[in-house]
Amino acid sequence: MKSQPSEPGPAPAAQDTEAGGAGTAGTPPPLRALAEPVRGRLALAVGLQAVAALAGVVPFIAVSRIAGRLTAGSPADGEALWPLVALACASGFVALVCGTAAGALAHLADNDLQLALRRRLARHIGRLPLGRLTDRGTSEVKQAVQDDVSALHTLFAHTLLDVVSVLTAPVLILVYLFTVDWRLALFSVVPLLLGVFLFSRAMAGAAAQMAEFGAAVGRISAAAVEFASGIAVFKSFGRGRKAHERFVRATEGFADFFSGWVRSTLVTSTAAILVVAPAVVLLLLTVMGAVFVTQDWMTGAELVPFLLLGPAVAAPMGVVGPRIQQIRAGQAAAVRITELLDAPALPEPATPALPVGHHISLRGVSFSYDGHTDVLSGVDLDLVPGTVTALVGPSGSGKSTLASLLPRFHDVTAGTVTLGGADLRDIPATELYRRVGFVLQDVRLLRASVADNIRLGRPDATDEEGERCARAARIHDRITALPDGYATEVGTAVTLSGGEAQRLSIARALLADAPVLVLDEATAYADPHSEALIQDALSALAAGRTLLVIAHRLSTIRSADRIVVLEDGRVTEQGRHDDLLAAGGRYAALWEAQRTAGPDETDGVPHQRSAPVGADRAADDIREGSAR
Ligand SMILES: Nc1ncnc2c1ncn2[C@@H]1O[C@H](COP(=O)(O)OP(=O)(O)OP(=O)(O)O)[C@@H](O)[C@H]1O
Repeated sequence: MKSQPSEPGPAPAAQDTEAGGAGTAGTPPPLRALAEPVRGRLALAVGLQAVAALAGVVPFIAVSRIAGRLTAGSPADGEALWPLVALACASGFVALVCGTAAGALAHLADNDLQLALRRRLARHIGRLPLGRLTDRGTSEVKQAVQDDVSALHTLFAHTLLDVVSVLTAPVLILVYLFTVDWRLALFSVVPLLLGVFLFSRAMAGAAAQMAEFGAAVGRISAAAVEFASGIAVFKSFGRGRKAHERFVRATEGFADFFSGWVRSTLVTSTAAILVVAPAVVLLLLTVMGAVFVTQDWMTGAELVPFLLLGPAVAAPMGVVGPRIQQIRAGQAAAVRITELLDAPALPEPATPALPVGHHISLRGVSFSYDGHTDVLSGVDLDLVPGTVTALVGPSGSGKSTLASLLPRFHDVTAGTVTLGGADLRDIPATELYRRVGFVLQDVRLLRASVADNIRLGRPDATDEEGERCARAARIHDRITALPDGYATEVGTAVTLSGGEAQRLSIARALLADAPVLVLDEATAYADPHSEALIQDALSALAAGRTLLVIAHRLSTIRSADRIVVLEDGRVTEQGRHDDLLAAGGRYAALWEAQRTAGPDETDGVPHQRSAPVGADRAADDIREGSAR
């Protein structure tokens, strides 16, 4: 994650214990599997980068040989030096060309990979059950489509080539140094070996530390989200300081853990960084070289390549930590992307069936979120075309869950839901969504013009049709008051209130004209004027449709054709308002409780409009197209 602080020195270079490191037997690791389409080009880029890294060493070898000849005491011989100069220039040119080509190739391959991955993700997410997306929110999708694909970019377009350079160049340098003087070459290897030893000491236990690091960062993220989303509530109760307490605790916890980690690895990691530092290696080789030269074990000319090239043998160890961290981040990203791509899509029917009519029937329906506890049990219910059915019941009784089965946010665990005689699972998704619409409390508007937002359900609708629905949804006057009327961009040029957004979504549903509608009745908009407008709009929506309403205020569904009482996921009562009151059962108790809770719950004018039941003036508007 971009916002993560970086880890101390070499500690992240832990053994990879995540699933990204290795696939299960027979399946390639997620990273390799995702990169498969561009593997050829990446391999070519790696090859070119290796050539570039090797060719990049040659000018230094040539320069050291030139310097060697110049310091050997013999007069400069242009004839002997020019081939070395030419070799240095040519190999420098090859290094430049190959390095540039490798970078370009890796970026092009990565670009194609990003495009293909984002397309695959978008296609797959579009086929996921809506319930999965609403359960996990949008953060999972954003993380995969944006952050994780970007982490793969860093890995394939940058880290991969860096690692090739870091591993290749020192090998050629060492081979050359051994040909010059194997004894001093051995001293060049000492800092490298010492660095590897100290780095691995510093990394001991890093896997567990990394797990804690991830968990600590996760706690900060969760606390930050809670802080941002809950601050208004805390402030409104005069407890603004309380809002950030958990966030502060999480950051303090992270700081404690992080400083503890840094302290425990400080000595070893600092020693590791020191022994591979070019200045330290140069000092060592200068001292040892001086001994070798003064003892006549080698000439001064032979010392030159060691001073020029020796520090480059161990130096790459210093950048190993961040590179390993990038590889780990890429592996973790690949695991998350693969998990999302592997999430089961909404199964498309093998033998599609088309509904005949719009009668909805639930038979023996049970549903469980976790596979253990039934949230709905043995529900039998009929929604007769053209009628309004209201779901009521205590909080947590399963109303939203039951309603969510109709637009297939989830599939039933047992039993069947049929529309027009066809099992919902056999109806192709596009056909289902043409017939079943939903208006939820949590309205989502697109960052697009008001007109396009309304036209979402029927993009080919004319401006007049959109406007007629906006009038019926009691939002037309507000739209015309916007800076650009129907062309005003929602979310940038203007932000609509909750009630206005709800009416806009009702206009959208009116235009989409699905014969079956699931409606989560709004409770949030207490302003009587806005409430009255919403109820008018809902009445228009109810006219002539099969409606399933999740009712929060019983006063609004008194004239529903059928009221269904849910308790603990079971239907315990159903019937009309008067009959249920007369029966004196659970509904009567709920009614009494709401009636005594406050006059506005049952007696207030807005709530007495009996919306969304029946066709009223607003419904007439839409039917006749008589714009007011
Ligand atoms: N996505 C989910 N994952 C797991 N459990 C869930 C999920 N959504 C709801 N539940 C559980 O299912 C049960 C029924 O919840 P549901 O939201 O359907 O009730 P409800 O009657 O609509 O409640 P309310 O009136 O408060 O909205 C509750 O116990 C709830 O905790």
